[in-house]
Amino acid sequence: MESIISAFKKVKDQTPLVQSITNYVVMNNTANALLSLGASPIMAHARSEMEDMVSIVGALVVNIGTLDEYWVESMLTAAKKAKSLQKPYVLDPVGAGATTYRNQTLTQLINCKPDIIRGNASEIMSLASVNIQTKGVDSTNTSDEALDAGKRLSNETGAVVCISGEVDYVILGEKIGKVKNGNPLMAKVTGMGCTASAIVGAFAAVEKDYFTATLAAMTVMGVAGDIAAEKAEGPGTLQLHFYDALYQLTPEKLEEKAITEIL
Ligand SMILES: Nc1ncnc2c1ncn2[C@@H]1O[C@H](COP(=O)(O)OP(=O)(O)OP(=O)(O)O)[C@@H](O)[C@H]1O
Ligand SMILES: Cc1ncsc1CCO
Ligand SMILES: [Mg+2]
Repeated sequence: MESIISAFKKVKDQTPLVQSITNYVVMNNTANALLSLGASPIMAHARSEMEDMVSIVGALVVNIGTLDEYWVESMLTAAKKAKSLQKPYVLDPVGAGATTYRNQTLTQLINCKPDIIRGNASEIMSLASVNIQTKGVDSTNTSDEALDAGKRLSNETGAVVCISGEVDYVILGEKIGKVKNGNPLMAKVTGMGCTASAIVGAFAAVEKDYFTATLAAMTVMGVAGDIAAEKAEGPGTLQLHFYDALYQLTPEKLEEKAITEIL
């Protein structure tokens, strides 16, 4: 818990700049969530500025939600640059398993060695070559069902793997963290997972232990989701209260509400 609180304070103190190459659906949600947390967002995908942009940011988050050929080139350029500068590269494999194009693109992006991969259970199972046809961007599996796949994916790639859902798992080799915070209403707001990945990017920008950074980010997500759900009447107000909860979150409140453990 101490290291989670310490990472949270570092985000607040350092206002890390997080670059997202993300989908059209969530650009606004994601940018607002980073601002509420105390980080600074920049959405950018033009090929001509990729190398310059990655040079000035604290972390790169690549999200394939609404990918196309032009964007994929930018994603690969940015990922390679981030690795060459030893900056954290976070991958959100939105819709993995839904189409051949997504799978082929993910193979290329994984070859660039992401430091952290955060997806829902179906996406992680698909990446670990469990033979499932995913339905789209929403999970049809539980994180418990994906745990073995997550371990395999982490071993194969060397990345920290985060499986989100009713419980979130954070895996690095033999190490497994579990976050029980969060509320089912979160899955009724589009892009909460994309937001989680962006927040993981903010933590990885300030905390070089990426396992701790990811566990801290998912704890913050879950706690903010819990606080928001206490006030929300449905998905619309959940989204708004979620920003406010992130904005008002203190180290004390985080410690009081976190249900995070190392297995
Ligand atoms: N049933 C649930 N109970 C508690 N928390 C949940 C539940 N479902 C999702 N969450 C939380 O919502 C956030 C998003 O996780 P989710 O698995 O829904 O991502 P996702 O499917 O990638 O979302 P999207 O693709 O819409 O961005 C995580 O912080 C997760 O802990
Ligand atoms: C709905 C949707 N479609 C592509 S990306 C996205 C946002 C949630 O992943
Ligand atoms: Mg997702």
